[in-house]
Amino acid sequence: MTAAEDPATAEDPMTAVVRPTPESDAELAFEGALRPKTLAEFVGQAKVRAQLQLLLDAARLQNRTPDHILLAGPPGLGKTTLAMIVAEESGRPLRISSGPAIQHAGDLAALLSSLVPGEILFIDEIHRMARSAEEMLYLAMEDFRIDIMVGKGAGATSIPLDLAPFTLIGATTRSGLLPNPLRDRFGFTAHLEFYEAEELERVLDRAAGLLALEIDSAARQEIAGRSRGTPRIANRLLRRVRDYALVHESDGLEAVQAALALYDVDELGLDRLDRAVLSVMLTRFDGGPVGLNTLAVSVGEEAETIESVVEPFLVRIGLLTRTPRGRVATGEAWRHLRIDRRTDGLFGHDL
Ligand SMILES: Nc1ncnc2c1ncn2[C@@H]1O[C@H](COP(=O)(O)OP(=O)(O)OP(=O)(O)O)[C@@H](O)[C@H]1O
Repeated sequence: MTAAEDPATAEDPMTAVVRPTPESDAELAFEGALRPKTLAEFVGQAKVRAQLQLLLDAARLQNRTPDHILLAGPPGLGKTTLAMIVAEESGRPLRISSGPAIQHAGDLAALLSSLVPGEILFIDEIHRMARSAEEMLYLAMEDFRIDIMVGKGAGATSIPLDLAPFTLIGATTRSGLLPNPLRDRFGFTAHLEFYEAEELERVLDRAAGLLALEIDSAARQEIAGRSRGTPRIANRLLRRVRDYALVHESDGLEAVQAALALYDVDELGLDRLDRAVLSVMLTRFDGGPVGLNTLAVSVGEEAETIESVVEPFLVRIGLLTRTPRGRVATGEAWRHLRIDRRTDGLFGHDL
């Protein structure tokens, strides 16, 4: 692939590397090419794989549609990939939609009524669906039926409509935002965890093989250690390293370190947004507690991005804690950013 075909290389380094959401056709094509097609190929998440396997085997033995599945976890951990694998392994067609695309109950009614028997419906970001659609979904999930309202006011009537049996797979980065009645209607909730470095090395090994790239184990370890526990980020960093190696005719660990330094990915895998969040907490709020919205405004980012993308990783690596009064940076955060804590007692609380 040349740079001209690859818009991601021309983007701002921060958005190109940091953002977990694909921004371009090239990114989507790249992700698509690397997606595992079967549960056996899917690296890590052993518990979730075993749980899904059982669910699929039971449905197959009883010749019925698999139960509805909720996939919960931060972006880039493999929710869409798992939905595609479920469809593939159960030999069923897959329909893909997303919460933001379902802004009215009518949008959902149109989608549900056009499903063929046994189809799998994947709704990404299901927590962002309209409330009226959510309510329609309760009945659809439970009884494969919806009530369509016709007319308004006193003359309004509801017409019941039977649906073909289907399996709903919902994906969410914020399962806490789903109303209980919706959450309860999923037969199984899979909580995807951040990946261990060794698992990310396997993801990279597989990706390098598919892309016909040579990568030695030191380079693989270095990329894995800076990938925020996230396969999508590991694959993207691999691509940036490949670019660097190509242009500078260097390889191995040296190319990895130079490329990742260029794209502002530090040795813990923190990017500019992570560091901006921590830096604001330390320098303006003496480490916290700071409320989510204050933090979001201070770094010019949406609160949802801070909460679903930045925070889970910072909490996981012990740089941030959540308290009832707000977010608090840990002593490790001060050390990592090499910022000295002010001692004039102006803020005055210890971690
Ligand atoms: N377990 C895995 N093994 C190998 N590759 C993986 C794995 N999980 C994810 N990937 C790769 O990471 C990329 C992102 O995965 P995916 O799109 O499924 O994440 P997601 O959780 O759906 O993200 P989002 O919430 O942003 O939609 C894909 O290209 C896929 O190839």
